[in-house]
Formats: sequence, structure tokens, C-alpha cells
Amino acid sequence: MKPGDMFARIGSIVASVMFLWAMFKQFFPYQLRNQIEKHSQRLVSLVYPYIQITFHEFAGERLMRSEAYSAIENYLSSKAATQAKRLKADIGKNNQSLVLSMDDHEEVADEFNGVKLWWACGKHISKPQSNVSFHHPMSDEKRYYKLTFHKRNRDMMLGTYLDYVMKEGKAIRVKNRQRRLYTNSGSYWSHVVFEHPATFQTLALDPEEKGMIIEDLITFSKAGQFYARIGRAWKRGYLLYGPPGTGKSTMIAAMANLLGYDLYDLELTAVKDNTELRKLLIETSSKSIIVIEDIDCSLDLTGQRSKKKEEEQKQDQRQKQQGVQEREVRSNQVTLSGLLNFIDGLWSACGGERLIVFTTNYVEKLDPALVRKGRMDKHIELSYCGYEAFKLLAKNYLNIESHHLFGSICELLKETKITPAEVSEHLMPKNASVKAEFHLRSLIQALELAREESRLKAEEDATKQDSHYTQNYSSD
Ligand SMILES: Nc1ncnc2c1ncn2[C@@H]1O[C@H](COP(=O)(O)OP(=O)(O)OP(=O)(O)O)[C@@H](O)[C@H]1O
Ligand SMILES: [Mg+2]
Repeated sequence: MKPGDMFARIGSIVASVMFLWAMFKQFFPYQLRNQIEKHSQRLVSLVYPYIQITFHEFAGERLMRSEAYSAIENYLSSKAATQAKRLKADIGKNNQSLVLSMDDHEEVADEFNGVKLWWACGKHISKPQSNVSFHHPMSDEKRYYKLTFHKRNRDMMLGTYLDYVMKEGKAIRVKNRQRRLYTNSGSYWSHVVFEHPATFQTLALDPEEKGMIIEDLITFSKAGQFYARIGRAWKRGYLLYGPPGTGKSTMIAAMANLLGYDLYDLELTAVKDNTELRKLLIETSSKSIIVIEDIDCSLDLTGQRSKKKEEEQKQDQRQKQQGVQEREVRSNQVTLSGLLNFIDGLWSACGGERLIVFTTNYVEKLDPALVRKGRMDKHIELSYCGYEAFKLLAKNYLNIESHHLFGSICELLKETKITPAEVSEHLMPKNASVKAEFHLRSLIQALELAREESRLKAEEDATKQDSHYTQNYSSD
């Protein structure tokens, strides 16, 4: 018999004796009753020095599924997989993996700071209510987990250990949950399952820079207590900039995969005004990344916003004269200040653990208010493909780490601007019989062509400048 079983049995015998005593103690004289109670307490703690705590699946008046029960279930799933003889299996919320849990009346042992303890799982079956004519046969089953530990470890178990179990269990749930990609149409979010395969391992980027970004993200995700202590909202802003095809969107997906966050892809051009923007942002959940792509193309957010505003005001005037409704007049009034207000202030009202990421192809076009230091915590430039990035792509796409053509490619990459997206196109295997060399030669050709084009362009520019100079200054 397992130790936990034995304790459970002794526990139930003790409980029955206590029950009988509670019923019949009134028939004993007061003095004798006191003596019996005193000695029986001592006896009970001698024969049964263990404490048991039960966690029911459904708790509270509204019979909500208890969070503690779910956390314990998650926490025990890996232990059940290695220790329990009878397991229950179900498909996980991410629809990809099986989630195992221990079957009824199974027991697993755990150890914490050198202390041994036992978890058992069970169910009570209550009698069906007579006034219910039909009910589901399982509806009267009440499941629970029971924790048994020695009383000398009471403080540690009730404090540190249970905290640890709750935290671990919740972390496992976050890891296993099905993540979502939200998009807005107007002021409403709709979502699909987020299943982008990008990771930082597959992202072609200078390894040192990549390491720094990963560290920054992980530090952020663990810094909840730090942000609370310094009284700042638990959020962080990133600005990703660089030419098209350098991996900005891919990096955002990799960030979400690294941290296990949901993604909110905010389409600002579909948002009518600041009120709608505020509503959308408040509705985002924690552990999420809010993405505003191509911020330079979004309304009112570039350096030319004052010019745009004038045009809009004129248009509003015209519409008013035509008797257009006020609501329509207010359309397209998402402003830079609305967005910045939210980032800086209102943000704190809606909990934490959010990243906000802006992307742009033209960082120089952005309003200085948006890019000034302190507003966006980190600026990351994604640029043309360098040799290190190329090596990673070659490893990912062709499964090679070295080749005699790597040297020429390295030289060509120094002189040519080519995006990782273009490089990936050349390296993408067409079919199994095509050798790596074919892909590398195709890339070399593309690089030589690009080098030739840029040489011709440079020559053309120089000729233009010469003729401009001759026209303007030759008479001097
Ligand atoms: N750094 C990179 N590492 C690996 N793959 C990349 C990288 N950059 C681009 N790619 C490949 O090129 C494709 C396009 O990249 P992505 O959409 O991330 O570029 P982008 O910078 O967001 O471009 P845009 O500015 O046009 O939005 C991706 O599907 C990816 O396969
Ligand atoms: Mg993109």
C-alpha cells in the first residue's frame, strides 16, 4: 500500500471515530468528556501526524470551476505521466498535444525542498435530487485533489509550496493554451487561432543583436514585481524599422511565440476616432503584443499630420454645409496625441504585461514625438542581409553550415543590398533532387546582378550631377 493510501485510510478511520464521538459525547459527564477529548487529541496526532487539504473542482455559490483545482491539475500532469498507473488523456487547448492527468483514486508523490508529500485525486458522488426528472449521469460527481503532508512542514506547505504549485500550474496553462491573433474591423476585435511558425532560431539576424533582443523580452516578461515596485505600468514599446522584406513582421511572430503572448494586429485606418481607439486598446488582454504595422501609412501619425488636418477640416466644413450627420464628420480622427496619451497614461488603467510594437519602412518620416527616446523603449533596425544572417538562412533552408561558395557570397554581401526575404527565395528548395550548389549559384547570380545595377545607378547619378553642375556653374 502506498504511504498516501495508508494515511488516507487512517484519516478516514479517525474521521469516523470523531464523528461518533461528536454524536455521543453529550451522554458523558462534563469532566470525563474533557479528559477524553484532551487525550484523544494527543492520540490522534501520535497515530496520524499528517495534515490533509482538499481542493474541490467546483467552488463558491455559482459553482465556478476552481482556479486552484485547474492549476493543480496542470501542475500534476507531468508527475501523473511518470508516476500514475491509470491516466486520463484529452486533447489540449492548442489542439496539438495530448494532456494527461491522473485518473480517479490515483496518487502521486512530490518533493519540495527535500520534503515529501502526496497528491491524491478522487470524487464524491452525491445522491441525485428527486425533483430533477432528467440529469446527466456525471453531474453529481464532485472531483477533488487531496494534499497530504507531515504536520511539522505545515508552514512551508501552506506558504511557499502552495504558492509554487499555483504559479507553476498557471504558467503551464499559459504555455498550453491556444493563442489568438486578433484583428479589428472598426471598434471590434475578431480572432483566429495564432499558429505562426516563426521563432528567433529561424530569424536571420546578427547573433549578438538577436541575443540582446531575446534577453530584453525575457527580462520584461519576468519583471512584473519590478514594475509594481517602481509604480510603472508593466508594458514595453518597440519600434521595428527597415526596408520591406527584412523580417519585421516575422520578428513580431517570433516575439509572440517566445513569450507565449496573443497578438492584436491593430489596423488604425479602420478606427474612427480616439474614443474607438481607447475602447479597442482597453479590451486587449494581458500577455499580449499590440502591433501597429506601417505606422507611417496610418492616419495622422506622420510629420505631415498638420497638413492632413487642414485638409480634413476643410472637408468637414464642406460636409457640415451639406448637412451630414455629426458622427460621420468625426470620422478618421485618430490622432497622434490620442495614441500617445494611451501609451503614456491610460495604459496603466488596464493591467499589465503588454508589448506595443510599431513597424515602419521609413523611420525618418515618423513624427519625432513618436520616436523620441523614452516613448518607445527599444528601437530595432532590421536591415539588409549580412553574412551571419545568410549563414543562418542557408542552415535553415538547405541544412548546410559551410560550402566552398560561402566565401564569394560573403564578399558579394558586403557590396550589395539584398533583403533576407530575397535571399530566402533563392534558397527555398524546389525539389529534393536539386543540390545546394544550385541554390547558392542562383543567389550569387542575383547578387552580381544587384551589384551591377547599383554600379550603373551610381554612374547615372554621377552623370546627372555633372550635367547639373555644368548647366548651373559653367558660365562662371
Ligand atoms: N530576417 C529574416 N529571417 C528569416 N526570414 C526572413 C527574414 N526577413 C524576411 N524573411 C522572410 O521573408 C518574408 C517576408 O518577411 P517579413 O514579412 O517579415 O518582412 P517585413 O520586414 O515585415 O516587410 P514589410 O516591411 O514589407 O512588412 C518572410 O516570410 C520570411 O520568410
Ligand atoms: Mg511586415
